Amino acid sequence: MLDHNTVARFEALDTPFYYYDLELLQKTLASCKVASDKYGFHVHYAFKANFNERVLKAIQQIGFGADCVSGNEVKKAIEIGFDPGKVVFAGVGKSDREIIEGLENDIYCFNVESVQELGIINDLAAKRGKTARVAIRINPNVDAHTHHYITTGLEENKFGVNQWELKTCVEELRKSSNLQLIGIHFHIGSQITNLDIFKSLCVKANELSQWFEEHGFQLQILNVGGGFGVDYYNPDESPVNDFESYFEIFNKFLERKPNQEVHFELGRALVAQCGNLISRILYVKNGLKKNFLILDAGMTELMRPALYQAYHKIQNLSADKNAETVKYDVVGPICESTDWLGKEVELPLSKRGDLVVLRTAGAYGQVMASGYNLRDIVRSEYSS
Ligand SMILES: Cc1ncc(COP(=O)(O)O)c(C=O)c1O
Ligand SMILES: N[C@@H](CCCC[NH3+])C(=O)O
Repeated sequence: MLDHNTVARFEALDTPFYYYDLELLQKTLASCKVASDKYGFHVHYAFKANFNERVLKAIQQIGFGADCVSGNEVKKAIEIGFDPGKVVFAGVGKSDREIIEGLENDIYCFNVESVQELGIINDLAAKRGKTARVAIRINPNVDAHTHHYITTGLEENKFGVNQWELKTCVEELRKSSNLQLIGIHFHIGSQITNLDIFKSLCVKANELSQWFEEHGFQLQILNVGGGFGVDYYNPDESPVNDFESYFEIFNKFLERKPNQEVHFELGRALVAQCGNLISRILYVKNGLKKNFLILDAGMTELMRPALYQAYHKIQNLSADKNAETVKYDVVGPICESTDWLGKEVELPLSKRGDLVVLRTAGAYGQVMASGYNLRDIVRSEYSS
């Protein structure tokens, strides 16, 4: 919570930094756990959203699995204490070294994204006398209606196996004695706020799971990925997602055979709201056309606005709330014109030294930070 005491604590700290509200994280995780348990659903946390160790530890302790997209994420999951039997590994470009990492750790499943990858995993498993469990990631050609940079389930996207290649996939699986097909996997995109889109995914998943049954494969799992979006505009009104409604959609529309498990890979919905980027105003520049607040944080700390024109709510934590308001372009110190964090943001009259917060920054924030311009990599602070 960004209450008076917390802000007073920030005053004494060097900026910028990410501030994690661990109580809110706990509340979010508990709410997701209760809602998923209600239907016997399994949640794997998408590591790519945030791999801060305290965040990961909380997620591991609640009992979720890990959805990884690199060998290092697999390694990290095991180090943090995630059960290898709950680790899945996706990604269009798994290197041999990364596949071996997964095999040696006996992870639960490789989410395979091409026919060629099936052959490579089979060979690497055979050399080690192992059988790899695999799920085929299928490109369902379902439009997620989100920003086109974070859409993944359309035919023009690089992700997954296209439906017209499934026959070849099945032939490859039949001749691969070191692979065991355990399921099918989908992920149509991120920041999806219209739940009807997940209904369309269910319809497609039902059709494709039926197709595999007809071709003689009994699927143990249906993995429907992640993508559940958060409210960037009203973080205080919606600090915790409505997980109940989300899971209910799948319970209602996804056809499950007896004993078939349903897996989810949530990232953003679990960690976005608990993270905030705290920064200070370095300079106030008043121009003829624009007023700029130049912060000590920029695209190197939070890349989402520069990369996807993403919105993050910006608040001045130091200014008098009743002061007259001014419209500012909030920018960073980096030598790039795309280095902005908010445009035409209405804020109370602001001055050098004021603390500023960028809300809903817990997902795809700190993990995408860089050292461009030889900047320090942004650090973390915690509520407790
Ligand atoms: C395969 C896969 N699973 C899960 C996720 C997590 O997505 P989100 O953070 O939107 O829940 C992603 C990221 O978009 C992904 O690519
Ligand atoms: N990084 C993106 C989400 C990509 C999800 C990974 N497929 C974002 O900030 O919204």
